[in-house]
Order: sequence, then C-alpha cells, then structure tokens
Amino acid sequence: MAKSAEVRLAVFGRAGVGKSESTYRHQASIDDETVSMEILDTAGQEDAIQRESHMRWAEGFVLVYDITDRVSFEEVISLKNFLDEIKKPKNVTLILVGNKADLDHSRQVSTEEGEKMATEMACAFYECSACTGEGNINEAFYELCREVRRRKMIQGKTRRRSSTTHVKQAINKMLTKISS
Ligand SMILES: Nc1nc2c(ncn2[C@@H]2O[C@H](COP(=O)(O)OP(=O)(O)OP(=O)(O)O)[C@@H](O)[C@H]2O)c(=O)[nH]1
Repeated sequence: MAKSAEVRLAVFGRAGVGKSESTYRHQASIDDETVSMEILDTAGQEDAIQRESHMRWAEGFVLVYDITDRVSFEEVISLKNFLDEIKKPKNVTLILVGNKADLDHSRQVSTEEGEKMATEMACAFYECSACTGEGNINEAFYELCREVRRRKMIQGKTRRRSSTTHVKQAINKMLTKISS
C-alpha cells in the first residue's frame, strides 16, 4: 500500500501578490507517497498575532512576491526575519516564489534579484504565473513537501538516537550500582 503523509504549509506575501491563486492543490502523489498538503493561504493584511500563530503552525513556507511590485519583494525580507525569530533555533524550510511572470512587460524585479535573494535565504527559487501555469507552481510545492519530509525524518532519527542514549546511560548507571 502507498504510504501517506501530511504536511502543513503556509503561504505568505504582501496583499495582492497572488497567494490565493497559488494555493489550489491539496493532495498529490509525490515520489510514490500520497501527500496531503494542508495549505494555509494567509491574508496579506493579517496582524502580527495572527501571523505569529500561522508561522508557529506551519512546517513549510512559501514566501511569495509579485515580480511587478518591488515593495512586495522587499517585504519578503522582513517576513523571513520574522519567521527566523519565531522558529528559532530551527532552520526554516521555505521556498521563494516570484509570481505574475506573465506580466514581464511590467516587471520591477529581475530574475537575477530573485535568485540572489533565494541564495541568501538558502532556499529554492521559482518564477511562475498562477494565471497561465508558467513556471510550474505545483513542482514548487512538491519540492517544499519533500524538504519538509526530509527534515522531519532527520529530526525523528536524531530524537530516537538521543532517547536510546538516555536508556543506555540509565542501564549503565544501574549496572554500576549493582556491581559496586
Ligand atoms: N497577471 C496575473 N495576475 C495574477 C496572477 N496571480 C494572481 N493574479 C491576480 O492578482 C490579483 C490578486 O490575487 P490574489 O490571489 O487575490 O492575491 P492575494 O495575495 O491572495 O491577496 P490577499 O488575499 O489580499 O493577501 C487577482 O486579481 C488575481 O487574478 C498571475 O500569475 N498573473
């Protein structure tokens, strides 16, 4: 039977960047695994308290800007800083998406600038259009799911290893007591 998994994702970005239209897929088969993506489409206007609780809830993040709106690009930096603060000391799992790639004639943010920001944030970068399907937004979400799953697995192993270590230490203590 195919394995199944659940991944909680949240999409953040300035109002009007196209978040709603980017978040339509809820279940997919990724690498032979049925993944249910619970996607939270946050409102660009939400207050700091709502934003914080959404950030705490999610395991993976899509930071979206509009390539025709430089302010939305600049706002990504403060979103990332806020995220880092909330998720500290964990590393945030995220992707950067430049939406509205179909509006190249009104572009205010170059592809190179998007790539550079993604490199600085150590994440994958996608330019796409939620309207035309250009840039394959699905694949962007799948990649984020893979990364969330991969990191969860690593964390699970680390946790298991540390609890095994505790058990071993307790047994050693008992044995030392018995033999003394
Ligand atoms: N040309 C173009 N328009 C888009 C694209 N994605 C979204 N839009 C349009 O941009 C406008 C805003 O899109 P929304 O998805 O409502 O934006 P949002 O980020 O959810 O906005 P808030 O809910 O206010 O935070 C709508 O008119 C969309 O049709 C795109 O890829 N290309």
